[in-house]
Amino acid sequence: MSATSSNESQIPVTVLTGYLGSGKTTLLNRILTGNHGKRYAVIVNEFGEIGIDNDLLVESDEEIFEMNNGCICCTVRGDLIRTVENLMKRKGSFDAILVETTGVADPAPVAQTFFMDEDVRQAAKLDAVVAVVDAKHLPQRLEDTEEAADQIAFADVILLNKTDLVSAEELQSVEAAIRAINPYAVVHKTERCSIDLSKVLDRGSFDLDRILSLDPHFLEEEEDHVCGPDCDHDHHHHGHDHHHHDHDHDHHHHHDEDPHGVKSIALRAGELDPQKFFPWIQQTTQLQGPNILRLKGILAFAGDDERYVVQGVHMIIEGDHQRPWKDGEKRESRLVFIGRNLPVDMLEAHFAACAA
Ligand SMILES: Nc1nc2c(ncn2[C@@H]2O[C@H](COP(=O)(O)OP(=O)(O)OP(=O)(O)O)[C@@H](O)[C@H]2O)c(=O)[nH]1
Repeated sequence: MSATSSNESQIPVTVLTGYLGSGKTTLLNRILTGNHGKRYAVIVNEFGEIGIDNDLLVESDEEIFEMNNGCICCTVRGDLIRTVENLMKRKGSFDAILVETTGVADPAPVAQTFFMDEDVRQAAKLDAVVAVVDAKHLPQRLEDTEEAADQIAFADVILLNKTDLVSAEELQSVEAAIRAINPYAVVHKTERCSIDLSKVLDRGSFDLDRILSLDPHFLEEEEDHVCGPDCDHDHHHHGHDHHHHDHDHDHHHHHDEDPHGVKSIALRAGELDPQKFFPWIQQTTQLQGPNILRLKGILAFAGDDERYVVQGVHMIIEGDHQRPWKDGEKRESRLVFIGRNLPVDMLEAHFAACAA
């Protein structure tokens, strides 16, 4: 991991994901016509041969760049990098970039591009992954695809959209399913993606930080989803309430794991020794990379005046000093993994062993 220094001139990038028909174009149109005083360059990836989405977008001053080479996963490393590089030649004509991924795309390669390519990293910074979810159809999508769960696992912000199409009970159940996959994302319920855009754009990249500052016990409560017999948690948060009417197989025996195999682990420690932490995290992401959908952390290194932030997607991880520790702020390290088949005990033990 190479530590890039934070750079004011890095353009924030919002990656928009969501399954086919969930409402991404609807959200994009709101962003393009919204009164937020920002100019967005939009990168739209088309699935198939003709650019239909582009025609559905309303006219706006913002510029739309289309990548027409089929699935974004396959071409992302070349095309997206080239598109962003071309955009950068016209730096100054826009304030932020939006990337809309195709409905079935795995969001990982898109997010990875903003960690991996050195030139892109210099110029642009992943601000947030925003997922639009169809409240009506999510339960089915979770049954028949892995991508639907992955998109949720990746997201920093989730719009639980099409609330008008479901009952209050169904909505609660869908929200619980989302929480079970990703307890850390901020979830907003919307109809036609109607939302205050400041909740979606320019998040300042790290919603984990925001969540922790709002509720310092958030991680403790959600830790590992294990509810013991004496559990008095608000199960509403956990996604373990048993409203899966649509599901014909039995999910609720697996309290330590979401039915789709996606699980989150929150680790906590005091000050860390960077000499121990960096080799370990490198090795872990190499070994567990395919299973790690998302990784985020705020770390306190012994003798370091600044908070260190890491985030990653599969094998690719990026770290950066964020800001000085404040007076009276507890110098604590927190690391969250969201992924499949993660070796919880090993990760816990090895993270603890990184203590200074
Ligand atoms: N009832 C209802 N319909 C919605 C809502 N949001 C979007 N739609 C409709 O759902 C359809 C799909 O919305 P889009 O915004 O095109 O979805 P998308 O995610 O861009 O779709 P793809 O480009 O196919 O991936 C459109 O007909 C929208 O008008 C909502 O909250 N409620």
